[in-house]
Amino acid sequence: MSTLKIAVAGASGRMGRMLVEAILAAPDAELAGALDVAASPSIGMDAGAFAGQLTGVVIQSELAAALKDADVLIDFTRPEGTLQHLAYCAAHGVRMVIGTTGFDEAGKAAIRAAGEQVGIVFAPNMSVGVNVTLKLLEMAAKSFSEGYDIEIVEAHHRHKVDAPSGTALKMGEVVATALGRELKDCAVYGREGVTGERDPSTIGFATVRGGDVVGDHTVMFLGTGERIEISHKSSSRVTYAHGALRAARFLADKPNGLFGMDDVLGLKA
Ligand SMILES: NC(=O)C1=CN([C@@H]2O[C@H](COP(=O)(O)OP(=O)(O)OC[C@H]3O[C@@H](n4cnc5c(N)ncnc54)[C@H](OP(=O)(O)O)[C@@H]3O)[C@@H](O)[C@H]2O)C=CC1
Ligand SMILES: O=C(O)C1=N[C@H](C(=O)O)C[C@H](O)C1
Repeated sequence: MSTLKIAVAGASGRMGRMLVEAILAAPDAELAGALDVAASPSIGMDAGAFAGQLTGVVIQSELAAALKDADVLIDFTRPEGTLQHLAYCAAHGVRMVIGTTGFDEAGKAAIRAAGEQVGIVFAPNMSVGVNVTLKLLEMAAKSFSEGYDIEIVEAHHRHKVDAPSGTALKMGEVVATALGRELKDCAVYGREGVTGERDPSTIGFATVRGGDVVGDHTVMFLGTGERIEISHKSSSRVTYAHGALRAARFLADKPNGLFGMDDVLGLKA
């Protein structure tokens, strides 16, 4: 078994710290580099310090230096940061696991294009539970295609900067596709004032932000006389970190191509 050399972007962030800890605990992985923004107070620190371990890997802002020994970069940062890292990784053959959410269409197109040069796993949620939930939603949407209104409610911690969450949007896409619709044509992002009666062809989204909620998602199918709710609730970020590590292992024999967690977890129909 060869050791997978993994660098982490946003190494001092909520997910970055969790990822460093997961890599240090994995017998088949080695922490090969740690990146953060130049202004971060973490620059110059040992990447394992947050986990109470000294690794000899210092958090730095210089991409080339941080990635010189890495096979793969795991990136949970912000779209603008991920896109900078992507350009470097595609040019230098460093595979990427991208967990960042909040990309616009141009950002997503850049990731698709980079997948022609280097192996990439890109998914808004890397937990096994959420990815199995997506399959349940596909089945449910087909069964509730007539007579049920569909609403998606998500809740996250007060620090989250994008809304709706990437996971909620993915859930909406899965449901819309199963119903033969395009999410962009049927999504309603919040309601206010005299909105009129509900259009049955729409998929509604509601966002809650507060406290330390790790990540809750519920899709409701609201019929006459009954309501079906499919929920996933995260109680720890460790599931995302373990999913990202699985994705990094999956990329070991993928020199190029763009993949999702359904590929990594073998959930494709
Ligand atoms: N796919 C999945 O399973 C999951 C995805 N996420 C997503 O991951 C992302 C990060 O979440 P989280 O860890 O909670 O966020 P944090 O804000 O805790 O961490 C983000 C890290 O990225 C750094 N950063 C900020 N801007 C840039 C930039 N322009 N370039 C490079 N690095 C930057 C931050 O540095 P500084 O603090 O100095 O600004 C910080 O270290 C979000 O998009 C979130 O939605 C989160 C959990 C699971
Ligand atoms: O920012 C977060 O915390 C999370 N972001 C992801 C998203 O936007 O879906 C995944 C998870 O819900 C946690």
